[in-house]
Amino acid sequence: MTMAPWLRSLPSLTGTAPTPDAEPLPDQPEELFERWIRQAVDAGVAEAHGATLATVDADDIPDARTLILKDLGPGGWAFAGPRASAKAAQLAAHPAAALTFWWPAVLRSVRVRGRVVEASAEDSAADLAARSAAARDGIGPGDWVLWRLVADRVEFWQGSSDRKHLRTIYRRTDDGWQLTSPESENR
Ligand SMILES: Cc1cc2nc3c(=O)[nH]c(=O)nc-3n(C[C@H](O)[C@H](O)[C@H](O)COP(=O)(O)O)c2cc1C
Repeated sequence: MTMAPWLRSLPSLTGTAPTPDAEPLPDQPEELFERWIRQAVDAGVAEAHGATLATVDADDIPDARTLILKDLGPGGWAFAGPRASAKAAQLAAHPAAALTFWWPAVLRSVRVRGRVVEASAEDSAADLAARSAAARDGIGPGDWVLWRLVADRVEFWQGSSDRKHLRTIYRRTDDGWQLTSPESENR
């Protein structure tokens, strides 16, 4: 018994790529990310702030889970969770992570990777305070952590129905961001 034929029969890349931007690519990946996530929401993507966070455990084995992007600013891509969680232990031992987004309606995915820093106690408490009463239930201020992923590489992937997908990569350098112009790939 194999699932392969059934899996192969499922449609993929069923969305529609937005009309290419007239605006040039921004110098900062954060700016392009904001443009893209807003376009994803406008195109009807549900929960576009949902992402997969990958970390590494004590045995050097990758671990990944779904969570919500809480903020994006000069400090990085922010996410939060309980201090008692596996991700908290993994990040304390190995403060680096990857965060991926997939927005099917616009055939777009974004990959972010870099080191992770814990936000201040005030910022973590503010994030907890902003949650609903039900979500705060039983969690004290010190039990909740906000982290920021400080990206050193951000990849923007634009899928295409003709499979001529485009990848645009921002790499952090000593003097800012180096931008690799969109490269076609056939996958
Ligand atoms: C849509 C969605 C959003 C989630 N958001 C969060 C979140 O913001 N923070 C969090 O700690 N867990 C969140 N979770 C639960 C995580 O996926 C995961 O089960 C939990 O964080 C425990 O992971 P860990 O044991 O690897 O730390 C979310 C799950 C889903 C499906």
